Amino acid sequence: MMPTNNDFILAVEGLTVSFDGFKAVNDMSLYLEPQEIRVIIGPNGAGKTTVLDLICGKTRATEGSIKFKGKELSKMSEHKIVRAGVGRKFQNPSIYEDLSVFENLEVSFPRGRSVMGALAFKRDAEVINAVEEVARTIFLEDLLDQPAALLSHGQKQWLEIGMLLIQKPDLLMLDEPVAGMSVAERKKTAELLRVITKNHTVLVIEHDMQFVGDIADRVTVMHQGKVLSEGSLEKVKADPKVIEVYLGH
Ligand SMILES: Nc1ncnc2c1ncn2[C@@H]1O[C@H](COP(=O)(O)OP(=O)(O)OP(=O)(O)O)[C@@H](O)[C@H]1O
Repeated sequence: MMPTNNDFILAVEGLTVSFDGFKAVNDMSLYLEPQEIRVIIGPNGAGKTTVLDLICGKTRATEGSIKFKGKELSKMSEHKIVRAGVGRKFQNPSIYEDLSVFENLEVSFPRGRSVMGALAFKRDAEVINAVEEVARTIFLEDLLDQPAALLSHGQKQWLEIGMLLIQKPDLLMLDEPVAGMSVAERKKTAELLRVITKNHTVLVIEHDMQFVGDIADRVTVMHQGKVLSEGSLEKVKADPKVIEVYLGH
């Protein structure tokens, strides 16, 4: 049976954004299945970051649709998109340096709207459990009291992923998550993403092909705002169109 849009957690169709007539993203389509790790690759300026900006509502599409769990995101505000279950991590960590690892995770926990005082104790236990669970996932369970400023670059990146995870998004978008990381940290990040994907769909922009090979279920190659090729890393690497774009003439 042909898949319908309902089989996809995210269905992007005909997505276009024009900046003063320049189409940074041009009639792009992208379909993600629940629990897959998709990696977008492509040369500088291909439009990769702009696609993530469009999905999270930071940039408004000129044309096209972005359906997430059946809801149209392209007209929604950024905070509503977050509430709908889309988490986005930017390239530079935006953690609170002066707060501890625990506190950084705690402030990211989505608070209930109007919870009665009587429930406060229960909520605290819920927060503590959630913080500890996420801290284990991001390899920081022994550093909960450490100020974030003292973490390594890689640990800060993990903490920021944790700050997204504690909000339980269905879709997690990461822009070059291993940039500046050591080889050991890259390996652990690949491990982390494979654990995360048991409950989340993950969309990653990445240049490091070793890392792409470690994590990707499928790869989407972008060039000049469009999808140039799509499939397994082996398949797209062997695609003459991709070779041409990467190696020039
Ligand atoms: N707000 C904007 N106004 C005008 N042009 C923009 C804007 N945002 C992006 N662009 C242009 O759109 C093109 C695509 O940019 P984008 O950052 O999405 O590429 P990318 O594939 O993420 O590149 P890189 O790998 O270098 O991060 C670039 O030519 C960029 O200069």
